[in-house]
Amino acid sequence: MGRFGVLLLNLGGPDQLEDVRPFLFNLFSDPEIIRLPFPWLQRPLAWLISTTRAQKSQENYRQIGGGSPLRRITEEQAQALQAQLQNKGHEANVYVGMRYWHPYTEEAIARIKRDHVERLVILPLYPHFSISTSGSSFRLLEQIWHEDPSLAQIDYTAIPSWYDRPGYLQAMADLIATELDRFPEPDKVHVFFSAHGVPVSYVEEAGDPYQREIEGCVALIMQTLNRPNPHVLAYQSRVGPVEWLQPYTDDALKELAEQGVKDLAVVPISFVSEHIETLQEIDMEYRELAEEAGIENFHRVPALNTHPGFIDDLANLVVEALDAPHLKLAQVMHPEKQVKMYPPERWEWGMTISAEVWNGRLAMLGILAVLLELFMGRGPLHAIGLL
Ligand SMILES: C=CC1=C(C)c2cc3[nH]c(cc4nc(cc5[nH]c(cc1n2)c(C)c5CCC(=O)O)C(CCC(=O)O)=C4C)c(C)c3C=C
Ligand SMILES: [Fe+2]
Ligand SMILES: [Fe+2]
Repeated sequence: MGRFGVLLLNLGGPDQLEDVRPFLFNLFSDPEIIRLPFPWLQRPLAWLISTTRAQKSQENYRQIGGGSPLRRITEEQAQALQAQLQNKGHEANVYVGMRYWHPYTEEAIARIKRDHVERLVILPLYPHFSISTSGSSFRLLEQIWHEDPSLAQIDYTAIPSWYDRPGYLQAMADLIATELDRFPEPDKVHVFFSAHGVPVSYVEEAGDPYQREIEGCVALIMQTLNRPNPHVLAYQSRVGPVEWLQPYTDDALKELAEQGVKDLAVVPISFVSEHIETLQEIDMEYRELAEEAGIENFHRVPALNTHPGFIDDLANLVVEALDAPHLKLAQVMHPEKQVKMYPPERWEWGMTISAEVWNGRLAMLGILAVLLELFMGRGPLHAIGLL
């Protein structure tokens, strides 16, 4: 059997404060993160947003120690997975490929080539598929494969999502149960699932299965937990002026407090590592907001990181994927027939729906430009020399 590798895909995060602006630039340069009508607008707008957002974002990273723990944790997960595969009799190299920061996906592919990997399992560390996360990484890989014909020799399979794995669900339920048992009356605690949001248009226009997978996942975790606790699901980390999936976490927290709820166990659901949105947004911002609104006991359930049951399940998933029919990148990017990735396949002229959509988006960009100028005294109109 040929050399065996596993490629873990993840988002990446700034290692230090100086990395924040270039990291944000990479993120906003991705058309799966901000969808723009014209490709030439992408980089100027990415420059603009990363520059205006850097200071606030840096302040958040400063509060969690001056950088993201994502690289360290993902590398620990990779090592643990490699060891667990070895326990099961599989000699594999596990590689980490980040989308927006080091070690970049391109660096991981260079290492995979150098090591002459012949069989590869591509495993996103996002349990649920979204166009903006796994979809974006798959699209990048497809481009890398397209540009390097030698990669065609690698016999690979890609895993689109895995939120319904029994070992993952059990590990999540165990972490929640442990946290519930720290309350004086465990059965009365509200289990509050907070998922990372995406814009509504991703789900409704582009057919992103993300919301459906998150809702399915929450139901499965509650079944596995098998306790009488009430639960809610809300969406956090909204960015920009468009509508995101609702209810928003901050509104849902206030509403529960108004209903007189005092005990809350908050479960970060879309991501398997601690990162800025657990350590800063939930642990600091939402905690303060909840306590001010009247929640007395705000506990946060830890992220899985290298939880042994979780890592064991990932190892099983990888081994099973080797024997299952292989999924190609083009297939996993379109897990549902209706999923449309950006850019649209074909432009139609005239008063078409696409024209209306793009006109609307251009108008929103214009409004955004003016708002930036009004609120910040600088912005795109300054940048292009109009002001
Ligand atoms: C499943 C998880 C995630 C989804 C879905 C997602 C969508 C999404 N994110 C942004 C904008 C930003 N994301 C940022 C950082 C970030 N996002 C995720 C996860 C998901 N994003 C992670 C794991 C991280 C890295 C965190 C770290 O520890 O460094 C950031 C930068 C941080 C900040 O300034 O707030 C932005 C911006 C959009 C627009 C989006 C969907 C379209
Ligand atoms: Fe994000
Ligand atoms: Fe985010």
